[in-house]
Amino acid sequence: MTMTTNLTNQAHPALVLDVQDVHKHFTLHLRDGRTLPVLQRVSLQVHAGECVALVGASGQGKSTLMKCLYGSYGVGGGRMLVHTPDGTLDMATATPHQVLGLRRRDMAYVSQFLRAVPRVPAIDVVAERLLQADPRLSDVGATASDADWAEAAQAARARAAVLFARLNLPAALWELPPATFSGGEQQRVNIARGFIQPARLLLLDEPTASLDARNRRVVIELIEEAKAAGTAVVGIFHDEEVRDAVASRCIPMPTIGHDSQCTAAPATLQAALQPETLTP
Ligand SMILES: Nc1ncnc2c1ncn2[C@@H]1O[C@H](COP(=O)(O)OP(=O)(O)OP(=O)(O)O)[C@@H](O)[C@H]1O
Repeated sequence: MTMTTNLTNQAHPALVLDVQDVHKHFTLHLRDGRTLPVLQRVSLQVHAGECVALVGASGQGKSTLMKCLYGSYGVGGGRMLVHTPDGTLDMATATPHQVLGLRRRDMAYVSQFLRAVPRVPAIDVVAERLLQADPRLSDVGATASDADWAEAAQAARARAAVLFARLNLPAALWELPPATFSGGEQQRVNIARGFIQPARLLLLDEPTASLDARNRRVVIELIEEAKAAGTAVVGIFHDEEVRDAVASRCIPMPTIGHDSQCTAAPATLQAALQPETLTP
């Protein structure tokens, strides 16, 4: 299917993510195969330009849902449709090849922890994301020359440097591998990698957990810029100040085993809650 909806149409923003009745349980193989239900009847929609915050108590499956949306975890049932100009992909049934293709250009994920390849400088960890997304370099049949690669790499490193400067990452660290960086420094590398390539769908799992107030404000700005550019954002923000600043809507995670109950959201969020978007 080909999408014809204009992302920049503010009156009718395009549907980007359509999660329908997703279920998931973990099988605990070291515990006699016991099953642990984690997600039950999760449904939500996210449109271009909005940020939907997942809320719920610790252990309710928010991070698990993020990993399912990103294609790292499989699901037991339901659909997770991601609409792009090239068509629609159901992450519940997508092949690894399709998942990698979507991640390359249309979907970004900022996880709580940086998993960088050892010995790669921080600036290249971030710049690489742009190179992967460049069709001249990465598409099947691409015929980029060494000079094209060098030019693209230089431009990507320059863009990474701009983001690092915005995120107040000391320049002395840019050429060092991030394995020994502090938690907050690693998180800023992760954020720069997540934001450097404009994405249609951006998944943020606690992006400000290790940051000071100044850098939290930068992340709020980056999220607002992404929304303005038409990115659909799904986020987990335990920091209520950040959540209140960026969330267009909050969606409570369904409570396992309670068919029609939603977990109560913090008082500051009650007004923003729209339970009708959830199928408990
Ligand atoms: N790989 C796994 N194998 C088995 N159980 C898991 C796995 N990952 C998560 N769980 C369990 O699934 C449940 C949901 O975990 P998850 O991390 O998604 O919760 P959360 O809502 O994001 O919590 P928090 O707000 O504390 O980060 C927890 O009970 C957790 O122990």
